[in-house]
Amino acid sequence: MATDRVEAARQAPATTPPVIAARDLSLTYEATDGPVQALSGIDLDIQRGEFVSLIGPSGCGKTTLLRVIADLETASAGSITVNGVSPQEARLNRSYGYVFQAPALYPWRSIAGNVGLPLEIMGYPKAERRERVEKNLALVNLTGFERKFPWQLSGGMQQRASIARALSFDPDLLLMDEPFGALDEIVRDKLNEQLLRLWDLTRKTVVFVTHSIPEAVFLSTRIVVMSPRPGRIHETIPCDFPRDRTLDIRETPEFLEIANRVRHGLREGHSYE
Ligand SMILES: Nc1ncnc2c1ncn2[C@@H]1O[C@H](COP(=O)(O)OP(=O)(O)OP(=O)(O)O)[C@@H](O)[C@H]1O
Repeated sequence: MATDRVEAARQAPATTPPVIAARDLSLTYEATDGPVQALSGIDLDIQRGEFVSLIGPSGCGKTTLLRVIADLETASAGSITVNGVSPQEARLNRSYGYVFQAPALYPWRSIAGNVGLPLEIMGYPKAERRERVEKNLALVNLTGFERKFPWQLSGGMQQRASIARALSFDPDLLLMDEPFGALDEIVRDKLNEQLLRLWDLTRKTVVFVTHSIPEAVFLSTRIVVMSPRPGRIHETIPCDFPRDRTLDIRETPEFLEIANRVRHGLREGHSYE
């Protein structure tokens, strides 16, 4: 059943338009000491319901690509659509939620107050705000922590609250920039499992930046291996594990084989320098 769904997602290209479609996308930053070409010739389609990880060495443009999708940066050349429209329109349509490496919660607001903040800004009525906050806190297993303050929660719990905040207005797309990078391995494993459950339950499309090969292989339906100077896509590797995978798959030969392909891709990508 779960494998059928992965298969269906893979076949989706023929029937549904991609959530993200980038064509020959480039971005050059004008830095004080000269131009930095952060992205070059990026061609990427991401289908509805996929979990795509961007992996690559520091400076290969992972965050920049995520920020272009989110309309936080503008491409210098090429084209990109998000949900079939420009990133700017997609932002105005509230098509995505963004999760940063640091939870970035306001310390003077309760957890419920933080999760409900986007809804306040968007003018949702109070009753609906409360309902959505409850629902999303339940999704990240934080029911009962509504009245706590961020500093009363562990790092992992804070990051779960920031995921609930990103989901509060029910965007189609979740953009995550190394959300678990600062957490210890055990907490990270747990959050990886929870994120997969959440993805399976909500059917969101996820674009996830990571430096970790096991994390990318465990979470993704597809892994985009990037290489630096200029940032480009070196290789895209499919990951066909069932959606309801558990951490045990990390011991399987299939898992190790994909991890090796990613490692190899990263090594090859480095040889561009
Ligand atoms: N605002 C900026 N101005 C100038 N250069 C920038 C800016 N932001 C990023 N860069 C440069 O663009 C390139 C890509 O950076 P980016 O942060 O996207 O890479 P990354 O793969 O996400 O790196 P990391 O894994 O370290 O977060 C790097 O060379 C970086 O120094």
